Amino acid sequence: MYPPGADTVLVRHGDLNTKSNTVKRYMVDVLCENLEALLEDRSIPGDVERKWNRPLIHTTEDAVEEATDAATDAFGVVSASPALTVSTEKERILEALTEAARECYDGGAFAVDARRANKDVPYSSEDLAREGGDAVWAAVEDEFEPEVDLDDPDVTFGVEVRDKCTYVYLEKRSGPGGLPLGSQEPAVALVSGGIDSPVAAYEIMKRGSPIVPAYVDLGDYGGIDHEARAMETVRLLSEYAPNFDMDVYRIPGGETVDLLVREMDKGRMLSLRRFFYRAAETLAERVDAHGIVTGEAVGQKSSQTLQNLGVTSRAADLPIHRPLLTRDKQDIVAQAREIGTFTDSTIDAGCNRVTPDRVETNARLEPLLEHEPDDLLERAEEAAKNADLVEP
Ligand SMILES: Nc1ncnc2c1ncn2[C@@H]1O[C@H](COP(=O)(O)OP(=O)(O)OP(=O)(O)O)[C@@H](O)[C@H]1O
Repeated sequence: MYPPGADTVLVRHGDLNTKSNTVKRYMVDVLCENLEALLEDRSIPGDVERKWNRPLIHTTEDAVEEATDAATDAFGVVSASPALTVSTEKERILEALTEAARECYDGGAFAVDARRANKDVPYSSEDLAREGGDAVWAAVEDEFEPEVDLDDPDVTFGVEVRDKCTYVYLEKRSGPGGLPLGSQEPAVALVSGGIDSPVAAYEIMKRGSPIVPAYVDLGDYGGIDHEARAMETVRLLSEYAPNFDMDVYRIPGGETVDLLVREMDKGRMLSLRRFFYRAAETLAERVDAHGIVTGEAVGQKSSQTLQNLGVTSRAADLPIHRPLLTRDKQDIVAQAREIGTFTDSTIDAGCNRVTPDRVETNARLEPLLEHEPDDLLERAEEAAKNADLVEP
């Protein structure tokens, strides 16, 4: 919902405000580059004005809806509002509120939220809120009985008076928050095409880290459908990051999985995890990434008991980040739906097929090392060196 004639998007960020001015300036620049890339990728007309405190997108009335959606897909954005731009003259602001009320307010309670960054104008925020409220009231009172509710309104008329102009808006659409993508160092994200790992990758991207996606080809235990699903989820994630390279490193793991299935029983899944982590670490060294990201959560699978995570994590020196560590499955599924990576296809492939009948939930390192192939970690390093790049 936006006032007639709205052709600007106000973009608000959050965590950037906790930074020093120098860091904040840098991060706002990164954010603006990402906004430009999102607009270009989606063929949305618009220019990003690099206001250092609050960026703006100047677009057209026809494209303001899409431009707002694009802004709320940018990491670092807390909210965005499609807005009408008018002068700082009070009469003009009241006219805009009148028009907006006639067009968009058709019942329920309303409030006017007026702010004034420009202290030179001859009215206060309180004046504006009061007179703006009167204007809204007068605009609709012939149609229905308006109601004011400053605490929990159905419609909020936002007014922001800046140095040279005023923005009038009706909606604050939520963005992901976090930090602009590219403002932190990259991490290798182990992506399997299941529900969890794409959400974990999204979460680390949300904190500003670009991902280097890695998929371990499980040979006969994976298959074309499994790989295709992993690639598709990375492609979906790349829509949030059109100016970042999201080609997937496909790490050959088929022979090692065959070997583990032949030679190991109980601890097989744990050694497979160790293979994943060491391969991801080797890849990280190759591409200058500084962490490994997985979709694991405490207790979600037998390989993910706290004890097992503790044992398997020792296959890598690099930190293994698990953004979903404490999250419930329902909550992860809801987020996957929201960000568009959810898939309800239930192909019987991937790690599930490698799982033995009897699983290990309380692993200890020494016995595991005794049972697993001596060259497991060398195999992982070799596999990472032989990984090929696939466009998702
Ligand atoms: N074939 C694979 N390639 C890359 N990473 C993988 C692969 N299989 C599993 N992983 C990583 O290990 C984590 C735990 O594996 P798990 O068996 O729970 O995966 P899944 O259930 O197939 O997929 P997801 O965790 O994405 O729902 C995944 O979240 C992912 O980070």
